[in-house]
Amino acid sequence: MSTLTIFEDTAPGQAVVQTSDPAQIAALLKPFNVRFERWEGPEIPPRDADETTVLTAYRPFLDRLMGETGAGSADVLRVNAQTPNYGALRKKFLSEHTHSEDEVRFFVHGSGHFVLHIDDRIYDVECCQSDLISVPEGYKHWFDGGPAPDFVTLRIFTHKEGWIADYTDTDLAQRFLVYPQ
Ligand SMILES: CSCCC(=O)C(=O)O
Ligand SMILES: [Fe+2]
Ligand code: NI
Repeated sequence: MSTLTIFEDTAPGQAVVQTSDPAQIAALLKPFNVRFERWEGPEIPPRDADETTVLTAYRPFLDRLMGETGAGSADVLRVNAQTPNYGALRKKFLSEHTHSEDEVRFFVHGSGHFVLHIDDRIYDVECCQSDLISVPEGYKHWFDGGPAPDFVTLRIFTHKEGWIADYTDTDLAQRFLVYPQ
Protein backbone atom coordinates (compact mmCIF):
# COMPACT_ATOMS: atom_id res chain seq x y z
CA MET A 1 0.00 0.00 0.00
CA SER A 2 1.35 3.47 -0.84
CA THR A 3 2.05 5.31 2.40
CA LEU A 4 3.34 8.73 3.40
CA THR A 5 4.90 9.12 6.84
CA ILE A 6 6.12 12.53 8.00
CA PHE A 7 8.67 13.17 10.77
CA GLU A 8 10.41 16.20 12.25
CA ASP A 9 14.02 15.91 11.11
CA THR A 10 15.18 15.80 14.74
CA ALA A 11 12.83 12.97 15.79
CA PRO A 12 13.20 9.64 13.99
CA GLY A 13 10.59 7.08 14.98
CA GLN A 14 8.01 9.69 16.02
CA ALA A 15 5.68 10.11 13.04
CA VAL A 16 3.68 13.33 13.03
CA VAL A 17 1.44 12.25 10.14
CA GLN A 18 0.82 8.95 8.39
CA THR A 19 -1.62 8.21 5.59
CA SER A 20 -2.20 5.51 3.00
CA ASP A 21 -4.87 7.45 1.13
CA PRO A 22 -3.36 8.28 -2.29
CA ALA A 23 -5.40 11.49 -2.63
CA GLN A 24 -4.19 12.65 0.77
CA ILE A 25 -0.58 11.72 -0.01
CA ALA A 26 -0.82 13.80 -3.19
CA ALA A 27 -2.43 16.72 -1.33
CA LEU A 28 0.22 16.73 1.41
CA LEU A 29 3.05 16.76 -1.15
CA LYS A 30 1.56 19.19 -3.65
CA PRO A 31 2.42 22.39 -1.69
CA PHE A 32 6.08 21.47 -2.21
CA ASN A 33 5.59 20.77 -5.93
CA VAL A 34 6.23 17.09 -5.33
CA ARG A 35 3.97 15.19 -7.69
CA PHE A 36 2.36 11.93 -6.58
CA GLU A 37 -0.16 10.15 -8.78
CA ARG A 38 -1.45 6.71 -9.52
CA TRP A 39 -1.58 5.66 -13.18
CA GLU A 40 -4.08 2.91 -13.67
CA GLY A 41 -4.82 2.00 -17.24
CA PRO A 42 -2.43 0.00 -19.32
CA GLU A 43 -2.31 -3.71 -18.79
CA ILE A 44 0.72 -4.19 -16.55
CA PRO A 45 3.49 -6.06 -18.39
CA PRO A 46 4.84 -9.18 -16.66
CA ARG A 47 7.58 -8.69 -14.07
CA ASP A 48 10.21 -10.21 -16.40
CA ALA A 49 9.12 -8.31 -19.55
CA ASP A 50 12.04 -6.76 -21.42
CA GLU A 51 12.70 -3.02 -21.45
CA THR A 52 11.13 -2.38 -24.86
CA THR A 53 7.92 -4.17 -23.86
CA VAL A 54 7.66 -2.13 -20.67
CA LEU A 55 8.36 1.17 -22.43
CA THR A 56 5.85 0.30 -25.18
CA ALA A 57 3.12 -0.55 -22.65
CA TYR A 58 3.47 2.89 -21.04
CA ARG A 59 4.22 4.87 -24.24
CA PRO A 60 1.13 7.13 -24.16
CA PHE A 61 1.71 7.94 -20.46
CA LEU A 62 5.40 8.50 -21.03
CA ASP A 63 4.85 10.74 -24.03
CA ARG A 64 2.46 12.91 -22.04
CA LEU A 65 4.76 13.05 -19.04
CA MET A 66 7.85 13.80 -21.10
CA GLY A 67 5.93 16.51 -22.93
CA GLU A 68 4.94 18.09 -19.61
CA THR A 69 8.37 17.87 -18.04
CA GLY A 70 10.64 18.36 -21.04
CA ALA A 71 12.40 15.08 -20.26
CA GLY A 72 14.23 13.56 -23.21
CA SER A 73 14.67 9.92 -22.32
CA ALA A 74 13.23 7.06 -20.32
CA ASP A 75 14.61 3.74 -19.19
CA VAL A 76 13.63 0.77 -17.05
CA LEU A 77 15.45 0.04 -13.77
CA ARG A 78 14.92 -3.51 -12.56
CA VAL A 79 16.32 -4.53 -9.17
CA ASN A 80 15.85 -7.95 -7.59
CA ALA A 81 17.70 -10.86 -5.97
CA GLN A 82 19.61 -11.39 -9.23
CA THR A 83 20.95 -7.82 -9.33
CA PRO A 84 24.75 -7.94 -9.08
CA ASN A 85 26.33 -5.72 -6.41
CA TYR A 86 22.99 -4.74 -4.89
CA GLY A 87 24.77 -3.70 -1.70
CA ALA A 88 26.73 -1.04 -3.59
CA LEU A 89 23.69 0.08 -5.57
CA ARG A 90 21.59 0.37 -2.41
CA LYS A 91 24.28 2.46 -0.76
CA LYS A 92 24.44 4.80 -3.75
CA PHE A 93 20.75 5.62 -3.42
CA LEU A 94 20.60 5.46 0.41
CA SER A 95 22.53 8.61 1.19
CA GLU A 96 21.06 12.09 1.11
CA HIS A 97 21.57 13.66 -2.32
CA THR A 98 20.16 16.11 -4.86
CA HIS A 99 19.92 16.15 -8.64
CA SER A 100 20.02 19.02 -11.13
CA GLU A 101 16.85 17.65 -12.76
CA ASP A 102 13.51 16.41 -11.48
CA GLU A 103 13.57 12.80 -10.34
CA VAL A 104 10.60 11.18 -12.07
CA ARG A 105 9.87 7.54 -11.33
CA PHE A 106 6.98 5.16 -11.95
CA PHE A 107 6.61 1.75 -10.27
CA VAL A 108 5.61 -0.95 -12.75
CA HIS A 109 6.20 -3.65 -10.13
CA GLY A 110 7.23 -3.76 -6.50
CA SER A 111 7.83 -0.87 -4.16
CA GLY A 112 10.45 1.35 -2.61
CA HIS A 113 10.77 4.33 -0.31
CA PHE A 114 11.56 7.82 -1.58
CA VAL A 115 12.44 9.85 1.46
CA LEU A 116 12.45 13.62 1.03
CA HIS A 117 14.04 16.17 3.34
CA ILE A 118 12.09 19.39 2.96
CA ASP A 119 12.69 22.26 5.38
CA ASP A 120 12.72 20.66 8.86
CA ARG A 121 10.72 17.59 7.97
CA ILE A 122 11.27 14.13 6.53
CA TYR A 123 8.64 12.80 4.09
CA ASP A 124 8.90 9.03 3.69
CA VAL A 125 6.90 8.12 0.58
CA GLU A 126 6.48 4.39 0.12
CA CYS A 127 5.70 4.01 -3.56
CA CYS A 128 4.02 0.88 -4.84
CA GLN A 129 2.84 -0.57 -8.13
CA SER A 130 1.26 2.07 -10.40
CA ASP A 131 2.59 5.04 -8.38
CA LEU A 132 4.28 7.99 -10.07
CA ILE A 133 6.49 10.32 -8.06
CA SER A 134 8.32 13.41 -9.20
CA VAL A 135 10.82 15.06 -6.88
CA PRO A 136 11.81 18.58 -7.99
CA GLU A 137 15.43 19.30 -8.89
CA GLY A 138 17.57 20.37 -5.98
CA TYR A 139 15.43 18.64 -3.35
CA LYS A 140 17.34 16.61 -0.77
CA HIS A 141 16.24 12.97 -0.73
CA TRP A 142 17.32 9.33 -0.69
CA PHE A 143 15.82 6.03 -1.81
CA ASP A 144 15.66 2.60 -0.24
CA GLY A 145 14.39 -0.54 -1.96
CA GLY A 146 15.06 -2.52 1.22
CA PRO A 147 17.15 -5.60 1.97
CA ALA A 148 15.19 -7.85 -0.43
CA PRO A 149 14.28 -5.58 -3.37
CA ASP A 150 12.04 -6.70 -6.20
CA PHE A 151 10.98 -3.72 -8.28
CA VAL A 152 10.71 -2.54 -11.86
CA THR A 153 10.56 1.23 -12.37
CA LEU A 154 10.38 3.62 -15.27
CA ARG A 155 12.88 6.46 -14.93
CA ILE A 156 12.66 9.67 -16.90
CA PHE A 157 15.73 11.79 -17.50
CA THR A 158 16.14 15.34 -18.77
CA HIS A 159 19.94 15.37 -18.95
CA LYS A 160 21.69 13.19 -21.49
CA GLU A 161 24.16 12.04 -18.86
CA GLY A 162 21.54 9.92 -17.05
CA TRP A 163 21.69 9.49 -13.27
CA ILE A 164 24.02 11.96 -11.52
CA ALA A 165 23.78 12.79 -7.80
CA ASP A 166 25.30 15.47 -5.61
CA TYR A 167 25.70 14.04 -2.12
CA THR A 168 25.00 16.30 0.85
CA ASP A 169 27.27 14.25 3.15
CA THR A 170 24.84 14.16 6.07
CA ASP A 171 23.94 11.04 8.09
CA LEU A 172 20.20 11.75 7.92
CA ALA A 173 19.42 8.69 5.81
CA GLN A 174 21.12 6.53 8.44
CA ARG A 175 19.14 8.19 11.22
CA PHE A 176 15.83 7.68 9.41
CA LEU A 177 16.36 4.12 8.14
CA VAL A 178 13.15 2.58 6.87
CA TYR A 179 14.64 -0.89 7.35
CA PRO A 180 16.68 -0.79 10.58
CA GLN A 181 20.03 -2.57 10.14
C1 LIG B 1 13.58 3.58 -8.03
S1 LIG B 1 14.70 4.69 -8.80
C2 LIG B 1 16.19 4.58 -7.83
C3 LIG B 1 16.43 5.72 -6.93
C4 LIG B 1 16.98 6.91 -7.60
O1 LIG B 1 17.04 7.02 -8.78
C5 LIG B 1 17.48 8.01 -6.78
O2 LIG B 1 17.31 7.98 -5.54
O3 LIG B 1 18.03 8.96 -7.29
FE1 LIG C 1 17.75 10.60 -6.32
NI1 NI D 1 2.37 -0.99 1.67
